[in-house]
Amino acid sequence: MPKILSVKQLYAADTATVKKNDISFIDLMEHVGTLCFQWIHDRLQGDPITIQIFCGTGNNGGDGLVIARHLKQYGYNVKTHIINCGNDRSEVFLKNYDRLKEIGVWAEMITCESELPAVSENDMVVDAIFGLGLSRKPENLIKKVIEHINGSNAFVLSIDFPSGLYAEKSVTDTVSVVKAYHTLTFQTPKLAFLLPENRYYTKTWEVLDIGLDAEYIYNAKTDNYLLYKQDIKPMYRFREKFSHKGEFGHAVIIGGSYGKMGAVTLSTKAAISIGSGLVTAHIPQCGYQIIQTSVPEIMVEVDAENEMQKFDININATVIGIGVGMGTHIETVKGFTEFLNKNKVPLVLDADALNIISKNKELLKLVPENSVLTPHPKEFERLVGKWKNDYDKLKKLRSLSKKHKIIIVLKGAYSAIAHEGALFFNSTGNPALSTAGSGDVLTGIITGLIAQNYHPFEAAKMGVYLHGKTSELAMKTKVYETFIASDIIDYLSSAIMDLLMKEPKVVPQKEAESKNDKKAKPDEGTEMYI
Ligand SMILES: NC(=O)C1=CN([C@@H]2O[C@H](COP(=O)(O)OP(=O)(O)OC[C@H]3O[C@@H](n4cnc5c(N)ncnc54)[C@H](OP(=O)(O)O)[C@@H]3O)[C@@H](O)[C@H]2O)[C@@H](O)CC1
Ligand SMILES: [K+]
Repeated sequence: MPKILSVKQLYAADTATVKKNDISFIDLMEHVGTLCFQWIHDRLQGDPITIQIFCGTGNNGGDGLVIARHLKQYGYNVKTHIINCGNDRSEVFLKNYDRLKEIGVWAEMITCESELPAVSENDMVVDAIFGLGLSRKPENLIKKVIEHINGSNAFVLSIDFPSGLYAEKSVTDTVSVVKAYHTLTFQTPKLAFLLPENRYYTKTWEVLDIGLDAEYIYNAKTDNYLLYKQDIKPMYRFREKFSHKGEFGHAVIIGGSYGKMGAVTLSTKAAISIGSGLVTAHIPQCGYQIIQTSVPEIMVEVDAENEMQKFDININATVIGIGVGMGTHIETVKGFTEFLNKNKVPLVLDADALNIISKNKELLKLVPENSVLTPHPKEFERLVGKWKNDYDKLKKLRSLSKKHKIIIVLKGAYSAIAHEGALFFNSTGNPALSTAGSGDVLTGIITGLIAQNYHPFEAAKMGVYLHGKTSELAMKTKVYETFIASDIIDYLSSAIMDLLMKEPKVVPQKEAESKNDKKAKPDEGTEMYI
């Protein structure tokens, strides 16, 4: 599972690599810079645009100088600038400065504002000012350089980090951070990239495997992970030939109120669509016909006329998803409180169930261990109060989940799943999911997975992953705006198929060409799945 390592661990990985792998730091930097050069070269293919490389005087700047040298040697139109960041220059920065000189290139020093080079919007900027070593907010000349880059409208590629962005704490001066278009970050994902407060500093990013010591990374302890397909796929359980619906549990969804029956409809439909053996909706009477007609595959139990009051469930439920569209009517609050006092079944709590708990936090003590809470940020704020910044928010998330031994899915662009003090960030999804009912569907998916005996932690991770994946797969025929919550359910099959599909074999370009440009295809038939 991709670990998100701390700055300290990354420097230690660096040292371990040099120590154990018989490679000098200058060679490691050469390797890293070459990978970045290759990334650029693969995309530009010799394009004669101007590439302006801005270097600091630490090792991030050293990476920039390696990139500059390789680009120059491949005939690119490169302008290299060094920003005077003080008297310290790292040893490998200086070595690479000399290597650049050896091929006849003198990097321009920027020592004052009047020396800022003109940058056109047609240029490409490589930002190699600061990386892991940023120790304070950029000021004076460096801030001016960053503002100059940001004002240029050029395509900005940041090396390791957008300069000015801290790896593990909040930015204090939002204008002294490079606004990258893309960032090539080294070895592991960085926590900073997953936080909404840093949304403007890099539109996209990717991890370059720079070959840091695998043993160190394997043994490194962390509480932050980014979930990819390879982490979810092994959880999937194939159905046996003789299996029957009784083996796949009974999910109950409690919720709905007059005018909000759509939420339960979506939740129950998602629960049955993800494979729950049986699904029952426990709803107010006003929604009876609506839900029976909309989701004929499920059963229905009714409560009071227009909102939930009695919570009198007559089913042997495997799991109960509760709260969607439920409202916070005084009788609902009363009934819900009594329900929590009696209930022993694992829960998935969403929407109004969370809103009611927010007003009486003592209720959290009644939530069974390993239940799943699925708040969006506003609901989470109601539960834990305001946070100072996104790092503080994550701290609150870990601590609430740990304190009550529950799993919390904090929804967002990188939904964070908190379990036993650790955070697991989801990597799938896009803004199409910002649509009404999207959360109701997620509640149904997680509930339906728990019904099938997936551990609630597994169900949360797999549910969030698949939910996100549907939005990616749908973009072949839809756009963000036209994607609606029902589409998530419609695309669940595709998301599961995608999960099980073997990755196409990557054929090196030369080999592919020699085979008459045949593209690598996924294996066919039963071999398609593993
Ligand atoms: N990890 C790896 O495995 C590998 C890492 N590699 C690369 O190394 C990068 C890390 O390099 P790094 O440690 O030299 O730090 P870097 O970001 O260049 O800056 C440090 C310099 O900037 C200065 N400085 C800081 N803030 C400042 C400010 N606001 N205003 C002014 N000055 C400021 C700071 O000064 P000081 O704080 O000491 O006063 C120091 O002089 C990493 O991101 C990656 O690109 C790869 O090449 C190889 C594998
Ligand atoms: K940088």
